[in-house]
Amino acid sequence: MVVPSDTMAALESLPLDIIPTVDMSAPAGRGELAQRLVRACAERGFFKAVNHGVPPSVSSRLDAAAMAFFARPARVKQAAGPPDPLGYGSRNIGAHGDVGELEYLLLHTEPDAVARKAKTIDTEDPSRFSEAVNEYVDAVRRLACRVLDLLGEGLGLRDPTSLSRLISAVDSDSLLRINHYPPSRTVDGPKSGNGGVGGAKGSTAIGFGEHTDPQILSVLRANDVDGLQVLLPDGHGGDEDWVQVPADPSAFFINVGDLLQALTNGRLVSIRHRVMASTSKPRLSTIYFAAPPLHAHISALPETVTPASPRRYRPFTWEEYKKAMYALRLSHNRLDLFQAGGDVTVKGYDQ
Ligand SMILES: C=C1C[C@]23C[C@@]1(O)CC[C@H]2[C@@]12CC[C@H](O)[C@@](C)(C(=O)O1)[C@H]2[C@@H]3C(=O)O
Ligand SMILES: O=C(O)CCC(=O)C(=O)O
Ligand SMILES: [Fe+2]
Repeated sequence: MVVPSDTMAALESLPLDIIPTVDMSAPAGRGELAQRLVRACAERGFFKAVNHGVPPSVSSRLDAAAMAFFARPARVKQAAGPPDPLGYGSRNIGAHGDVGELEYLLLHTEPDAVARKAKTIDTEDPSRFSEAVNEYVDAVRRLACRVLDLLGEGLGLRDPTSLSRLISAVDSDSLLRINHYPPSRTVDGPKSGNGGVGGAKGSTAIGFGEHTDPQILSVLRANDVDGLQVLLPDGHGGDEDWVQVPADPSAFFINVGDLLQALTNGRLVSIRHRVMASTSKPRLSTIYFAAPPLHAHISALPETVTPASPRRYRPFTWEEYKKAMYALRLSHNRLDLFQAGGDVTVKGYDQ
């Protein structure tokens, strides 16, 4: 779909909201929607999707199943762990000492893998849990594919479906993560060791430390508890600031992952984000990490490489990228290791 150049210019001259909100029902037409998505993903790396078409009943069914699990005694939950990296985890994120004020379930989205894990998550009725997950994954995958097709169109790709085909392949390596942040303890002194800031009553601690998501696209939904923050340029040409993303349980927050930054040669940006633990109410968030198959080759799409914008990253497979990511801490800037012409070595990771 081609958008007239005067419409494009008018769109681009409008200031972009700090947190761009995109109406996925396309009230102004598909071409404009595609341009809005490209602009949000290029300038912010994320956006809030409203009128997204995912039925609220699908989300609330999964939330209920997840909350029933998190309400169970610790020893019961631990039977679904430890995270290897999939499964139930508490406080520890990854294998390199990152900790946060949360517990979580990390699942591969392939239905057989969900069914196997469900046996330890809902011992009474595993299919109750796996059906809720499968239904949710189908709905968010469709949303992610729509976003990627629109981005493909907005970027002017010769094959605009090439991005969505990466995540809809049967052997896609997509994950679903359900994070539960219990109400934080209010403390009189500084919190021990995990980034607690200040010591006054009502202080906040790191719920999930800063990072970028490694995959192609992340589709996040949370309950009505704030906590998600994104790192954005301060707008005065200087530093970057952490910006609070106000909670909206009816919306999805969609962010660009490292692979999409690499596929678009840096045109779309993988945004750093984190979660600060709330003081009073529990936060429940669910993130679908849309990934390609392990063997997928990731290299900049030809339309994004020009003399003015030469290739920024060397080609790699998702398997290779995953290996590097698991060898590193949460906050590491992994894409740096894959710069074209780069020669960086990481302890524990042989390229
Ligand atoms: C510390 C780590 C946890 C993580 C794997 C890693 O070694 C580095 C990337 C982390 C991250 C961040 C986004 C997602 O929550 C996640 C599932 C992912 O794909 O990459 C986690 C990994 C994890 O928790 O296993
Ligand atoms: O729990 C959240 O809201 C976000 C967590 C996150 O960024 C992640 O799991 O990758
Ligand atoms: Fe994340």
